[in-house]
Amino acid sequence: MRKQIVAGNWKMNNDLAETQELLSHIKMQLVKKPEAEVMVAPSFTNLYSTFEALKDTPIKVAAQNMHQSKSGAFTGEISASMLKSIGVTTVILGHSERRAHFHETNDILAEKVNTAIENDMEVIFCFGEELQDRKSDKHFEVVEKQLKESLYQISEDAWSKVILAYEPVWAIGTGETASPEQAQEMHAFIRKNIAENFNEEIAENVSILYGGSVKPNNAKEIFAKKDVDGGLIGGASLKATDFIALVNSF
Ligand SMILES: O=C(CO)COP(=O)(O)O
Repeated sequence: MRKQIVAGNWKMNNDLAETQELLSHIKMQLVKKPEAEVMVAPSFTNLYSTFEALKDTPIKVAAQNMHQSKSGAFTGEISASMLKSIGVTTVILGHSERRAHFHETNDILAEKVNTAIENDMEVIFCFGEELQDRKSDKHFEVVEKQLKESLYQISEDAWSKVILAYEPVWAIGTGETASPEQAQEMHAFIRKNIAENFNEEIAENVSILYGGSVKPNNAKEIFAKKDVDGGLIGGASLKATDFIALVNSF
């Protein structure tokens, strides 16, 4: 059985004090053991304190990015071993904001994925089409290319370390969500594509999250779809009550 997951991507929000406050509210409100796996991804400066604060909870901590090289002259970058040294073993890769603002190509992302897998890290791999792709009916093609060029080089064994996050760019931070049917249609396409390129078992076991304007008022309907295994949440993960409502949306 594949896992259901709710992950909060906090992006470049919250300083140390704000992070501590959000964490204490989340911990206070998480009164029952969640059915889904819960994760939060704070900024690099707040990773260690978040990891420490959540040690006695079921909530996992993920990084929002990582460099593909082992170490060296890459000013401003963070390596896999640095993350692991503070206990963080999950990393988000390929977010559309990294692709758009920091020029992360499918090739660079393939390297990042490989580095994460070599380091035995779990990867939340993000991908999704832009508005013009959907308008010109190219969304399946674009998504398939993103998966093929950055992810399908991994071994069958490595899939146990992969979580997928389908995030249509036109739905991120815009208030416009993919309809539950649009999400289901794409998730089913992805699962079929994985079955064709790998095998049925891998396709069935990989969790595919939806991301893009998921809120407490639309989550239940989206998460109820057969091939949607939870969400990668931006805006709504910054408010403890909303985030906990999402965690309890299954
Ligand atoms: O980018 C996202 C999560 O990674 C989604 O962001 P929003 O939930 O703010 O649309």
